[in-house]
This record gives sequence, structure tokens and C-alpha cells, in this order.
Amino acid sequence: MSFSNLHSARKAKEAKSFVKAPISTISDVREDEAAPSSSVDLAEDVEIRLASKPLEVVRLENTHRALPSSLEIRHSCETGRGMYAKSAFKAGCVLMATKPHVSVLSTSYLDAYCSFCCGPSPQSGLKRCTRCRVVHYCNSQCQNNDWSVHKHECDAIQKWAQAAPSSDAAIPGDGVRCLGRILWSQQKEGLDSAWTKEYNMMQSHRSSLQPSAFESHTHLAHSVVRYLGVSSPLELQPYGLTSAGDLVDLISRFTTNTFTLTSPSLTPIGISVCPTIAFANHSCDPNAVIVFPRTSSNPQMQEPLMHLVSIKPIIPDEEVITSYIDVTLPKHVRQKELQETYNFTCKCRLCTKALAVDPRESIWCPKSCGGTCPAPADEDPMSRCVKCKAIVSDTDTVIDAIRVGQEALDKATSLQFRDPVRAKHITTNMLPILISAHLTPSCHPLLPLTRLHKELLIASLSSSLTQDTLDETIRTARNYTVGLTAVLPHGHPVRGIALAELGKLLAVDEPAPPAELSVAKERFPPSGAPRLKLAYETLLRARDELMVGFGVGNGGGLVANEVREAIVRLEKELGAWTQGIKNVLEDANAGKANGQQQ
Ligand SMILES: C[S@@+](CC[C@H](N)C(=O)[O-])C[C@H]1O[C@@H](n2cnc3c(N)ncnc32)[C@H](O)[C@@H]1O
Repeated sequence: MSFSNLHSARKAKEAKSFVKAPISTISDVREDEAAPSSSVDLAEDVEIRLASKPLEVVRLENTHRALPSSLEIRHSCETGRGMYAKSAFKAGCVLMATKPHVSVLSTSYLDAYCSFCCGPSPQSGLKRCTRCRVVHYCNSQCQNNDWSVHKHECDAIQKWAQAAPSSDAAIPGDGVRCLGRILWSQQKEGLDSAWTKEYNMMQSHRSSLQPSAFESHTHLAHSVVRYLGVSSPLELQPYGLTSAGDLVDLISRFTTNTFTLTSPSLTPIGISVCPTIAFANHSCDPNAVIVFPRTSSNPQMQEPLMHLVSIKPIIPDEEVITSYIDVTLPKHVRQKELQETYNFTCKCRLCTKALAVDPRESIWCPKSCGGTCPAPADEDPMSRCVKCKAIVSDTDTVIDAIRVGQEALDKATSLQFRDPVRAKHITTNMLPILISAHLTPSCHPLLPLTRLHKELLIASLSSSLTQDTLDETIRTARNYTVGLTAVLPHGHPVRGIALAELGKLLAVDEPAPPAELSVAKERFPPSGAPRLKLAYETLLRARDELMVGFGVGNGGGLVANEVREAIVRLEKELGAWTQGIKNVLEDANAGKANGQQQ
């Protein structure tokens, strides 16, 4: 397989969730060395997620037609409205698929994806709107379909650019553009329409706004008013905004209920608003995920379609719960994000159950018994191995390494697209420090640094593809999948994508395989046929996990299609190898036999 076949060579400019790292510096980790998984026992889990008494069903009165009859909205005192299963689902079921009310691309993707169907640029390239010169479309069909809303947006973008203090600020941010689209769409659909009612039924935290949210909400409100070009409160009335409180509700509903729009390989490319799926509440140990698999052969057919997919079996009356944040993060980071953005304290079992060791905050046993210990922290420096009870003596080193690692992660993330060489320098230097402090591959910040390093290595492979750089990238990708395996359940789409990426890297033609294959026998990654075999096995695992995470009914999404094609190619290559070896052996045997006869 050629390097260009790697989907991960994408320009993930605004990826805000995870990261990657260089590998020659990372000691090899076996998959069975991963810290114990934090996923929970199903029977116990179900017991917790089933309400003790029947919950009140929320009547939707001619709205939310996208909600299938197998799901129901019910109300609980603790979490408000939530989505509940009325029948049983296996892992990998598409619970619902619907077109979001609004989807908007992040600024850095406006020239790489179509602003109507959110599909990637076709081979022939995207066509730019000649008036605003900001949004792009696949073709005139997408442009025409978008015109009823874009005609307002087009004027607003042009006026915004004229008033911008610098070229950096010439395009409004995605939040402002998304709110503009919501308001123009409401006007188009009618303030009494189901569309508008559904938006207005979404939860607002207006009466309980966190002080930390005041500033960002006020800033967003001012920007939206400027973007709409209104100069008095009266001019907001046609948008259904009759008071300052209405404006706060609009913004609060937006921040509380917005989803990240992702590509089929999970690169965050924008934001989407979908009131029906927004009924789903949060858990750090979710049983469902939201993906955009883009399986339709015609990209303009209703794309982007948001799919809600079960990643665990769900029983009738069980709540369907997704995660709003990156659940590979440690508890205190998750809790802070949920409080600040969504205004609640998570009481899921991952947040409340005392785990002996959380793989997100774990180090290897100081006596190397194979067990793990909780990562020491300033407030709780005492730590011992859960297996052999050995005490961690050098706690300051670990605490310092974690602190410096977090600083390096923040710095390298901010440099990833602006100065990738410096970012890679940082990750290259930081990874060995965290590894020598005994952090497990799933421990924060080693996991996100490994991810960032991997992304940086993949991005630089096209200009420097050598055996060493490829092997280093493979080792990093492998360490990343090992870390993920400890913190995400089987079938989580992030795991499927990471495995697909690793499998594809292993399948890239080796630029200069070692002449003496026996010399390289023990190292990772292997060379030659064993490498192809490993690529094949990894892609089979990826296919199985993608089928769950992106839905069996979707064939595992676009990435699983690519994986299947790679599997077929590898089957042929491996077949050719096996046949070649068989032929050589037969020739050798025939030669021996001839020699004996003579
Ligand atoms: C996207 S909405 C989910 C639907 C919402 N419960 C409703 O009634 O419309 C997000 C909001 O739901 C509430 N929520 C979601 N998950 C929760 C949880 N695990 N515990 C408490 N509140 C939760 C929070 O108020 C959060 O800001």
C-alpha cells in the first residue's frame, strides 16, 4: 500500500480532543501490559442505569419526528429530560440517524469541505462563493441548496470582513456563524414551525449560569448582534428575540447542546445542532456514541447525517447515554469541563466509584511486578502497587513529570499547525521523561502526548518517508492504541479509527527493509511477511471495532470500507508471499531430489 492511502495524513487543523507522539524514544509496550481496563461489568452497570421508579414520559406534540418509536424521552429529577430505550439493542445498532438542524464548518476547514453537504473536496476541487469568497461548495447543486440561508450569511460575512480590525479576524468564528444560521433558518422555517420549537425546547441554563460562562456568553451575544447587523433591540424581534433574556437563552441553548461535527475518521471539522439527539444525557462511561459515518454514495443525499450508535448492549428502559467530553481525561479534568460548559456534576460510576487504579492516572509498579499504582498527586502522594503492594518512593519525580508533561502538551498542541517542527521537538523530548517516570501508556498526559506525536509524525511522513521514520510512526501508533485499549471499551469508534490507522501504517511499503530479516526478528515493528501479517490482523480488529462504533447497518462507515479494501489487498500480497515461499521450497526440494538421482 502506498503512503498516500493513509487517511490519517489529513490536515487535522483544529482537532481539539486528543494528540500524538515520536516513537524511537518510547519503550515498546506489549498490549497485555496495558493498565487494567476501566470499563464496567454490564450486569452491575444496568442495575445502576435503570431508574428505581418509572419516569414521566415527555410528550413531544408534533415535534421531533426524527425520534424513532424504539426510543422515548423521559424526565428525571436528577438529569432532566433524557433518552430511553423501549426495546433491546445490541452493540453496533444505529439507534437513530437524522440531519442536524444546522452544521457549520470550523474556519480552517471552510476551503477543504463543502459548506452545504460538509463532504470533502471532490477531485475537481471545491467552488468558492464569488461574493463572500469564504464558503465553498462541491458544485452548483450544493450552492443552490444552501442559498436560502447563505444569502443572508454571505452579506453578513462581507460586512464583518469590512469592519474587521485585522485579516486574522476577517471571518467570524464558527459559533457566531452557527448562531447566524440558526436565526436565519428560524426565519425561513417560521417562528411557529416544529423546527423553531425544537430549537427552543433545548435546555437553557439562563437562570443558573456559571460565573465562568458570563464573559464568553456576553462576548458571543455581542458578536452575534454585530454579525446580524442589527442596531436596536427592535431589529431582533423578527428573529424571535424580544428581550435580553431571549438572547441569553439562545446562547445558552447553543453552548449546552452543540455537537462536534466530525469527518468519517473523527477529525473535528465543525459544529452541529440537533435538538432530538441533544436529549441524550452524559456519562463518562457511555453506552452510545454520535458519529457521521458518511456511508451514502451520493454525498448530497441528506449529508451530513448524524448517527446515534450503541456501543454496548442496551436493555429496555435503560437510558441511552453519550459522552460530551473526551473520556480518556482524568476525573478532575472531566468534572471541571462538565461543570463549566454543561453546568452539572457528573455522578456516573466512573466519577463516583472508587477504582483501585484508574488507568488514566496510573504508573507501573516500582518493583516491575507487572501491577500498577495510582499516580501520586500533590494532595495524595502516597501510592502503592495494587498487586504486590510495593510503595512508590520517588513520588516527587512522578508529580513533576506529570506537571511538566501537561505544560509540554499544552505548548505542543498550540504549535501543532503553526509550527509542527517545534511541536515535534517538544513531544520527542517529553515522551522519554514520562516513560522513565513509569507512566502507563493510558496515563494522562502520556496518552494525549503520544497521540499528538503520532499525528505530527504522520504529517511529516510525506516529506520524509524512510524506514526509520515509518517504523517510529508505527511504534507511536501502536503505543497509542495500547493506551486507548485500557480506557475505552471495545467498539468505541476512537479505538476503531486508531487501529485502522495502525493497520494502514503497517501495510505501507517498507522503504528499506533490513537486508538480514533474521537480525530484525525480535524488534517491533517486524519486517517483510510478519509485518504484512500483523497489518492484516490489525486491520481485521479495526474492521470489527469500526462495525460497532460506526454501526453494523452502516457497514462500519467510510473508514471500514477503506479497511476492507486494504484487507483484500493484503490477502493477495500475503497469498503471493506464501506461494512464493512454497515455490522456493518446492524448487529447493526438486533440486535436492535431482542431485540425489545424479
Ligand atoms: C444536551 S442537554 C441533555 C438533555 C437535558 N437533560 C434536557 O433536559 O434537555 C445537556 C444538559 O443536560 C443535563 N445533564 C446531562 N447529563 C447529565 C448528567 N449526567 N447529570 C446531570 N445533568 C445532566 C445538564 O443540565 C446539561 O447541561
